Amino acid sequence: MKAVLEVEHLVTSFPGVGRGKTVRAVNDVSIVLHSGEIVGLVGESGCGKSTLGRSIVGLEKPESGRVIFDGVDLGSLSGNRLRAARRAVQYVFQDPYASLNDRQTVGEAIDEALIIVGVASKAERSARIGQLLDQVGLASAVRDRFTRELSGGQRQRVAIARSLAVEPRVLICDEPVSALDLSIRAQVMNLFLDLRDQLGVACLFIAHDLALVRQAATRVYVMYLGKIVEGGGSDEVYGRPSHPYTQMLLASVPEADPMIERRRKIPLIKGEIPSPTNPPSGCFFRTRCPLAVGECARIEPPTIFLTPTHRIACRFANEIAQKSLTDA
Ligand SMILES: Nc1ncnc2c1ncn2[C@@H]1O[C@H](COP(=O)(O)OP(=O)(O)OP(=O)(O)O)[C@@H](O)[C@H]1O
Repeated sequence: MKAVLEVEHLVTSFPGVGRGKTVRAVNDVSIVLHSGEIVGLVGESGCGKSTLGRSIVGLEKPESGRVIFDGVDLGSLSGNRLRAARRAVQYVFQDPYASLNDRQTVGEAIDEALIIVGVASKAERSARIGQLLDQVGLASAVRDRFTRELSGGQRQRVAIARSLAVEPRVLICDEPVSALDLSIRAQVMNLFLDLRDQLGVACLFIAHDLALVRQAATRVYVMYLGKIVEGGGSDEVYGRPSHPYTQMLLASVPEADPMIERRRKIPLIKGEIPSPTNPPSGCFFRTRCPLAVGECARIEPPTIFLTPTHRIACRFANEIAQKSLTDA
């Protein structure tokens, strides 16, 4: 499969509290997205998921590393070629209320995006608006409604239609359904699956909701304190989680049944995420890890491949994987 987007050793920092302090929100991250696949990016709040997404589309300026689109390093492009490559990677925001202008109608909001990509003819734009509304599952009658009159789910669909207007190859979706009512989350999720199937758009799906990611993504990356700690096929990561953090993250998913929830034996993730201004030495997860030994404080964890596609940054990955097989 061909990579449409490759991120190599990306580092993005912010000024931290205190003189000369920096927050390495994204700390040497490498990930890959293939055409037409949905890839999940999960981790607790503050682990750097949004910063990674924003760095990919140029909303944050990475300090080092590379973002490669269709085999071309964006750092080597400028002018029109950079703009075209940037357009091909669109960001879908969590909050459909913030991403649309209240004073615009749905038609105007989409029209604006079509003008930006240079669709000159009004008739052509009008036809395309109809097509885009159809693609995101909205009736053409909403075209003349103000975006403020729509429900959250409808607004998110309009925001997606606007992104699609520029014919992107990749969507970076930052918690795109978390602000929506539970009842409509599944519908909007299905829309992403449809878009992948119909348009072959690749999607980096940033989410807290592990169950949702499992359902939609074929592969998943788990992020902790600015680093990818585990990555692999969804079946691999969910079926045989082999980083202690992934295991804790999965164990902390609340059960739908409150009786089971009350009888829960596995504790929720203990402790707080350490400050990214002062990350622990060695393995960043060691301060919360039940398996940590002295070496974990001294040496960065090795990357262990359990399969060619399943990688884990933990010296105990083989043992953990073995144990989860015997326990199963
Ligand atoms: N503009 C900024 N200035 C300073 N620090 C920032 C800025 N944006 C993010 N950070 C810090 O970078 C780290 C990562 O934040 P980020 O929002 O990327 O995490 P996240 O995993 O997306 O969290 P959430 O799920 O809550 O959105 C946090 O410590 C955050 O405080």
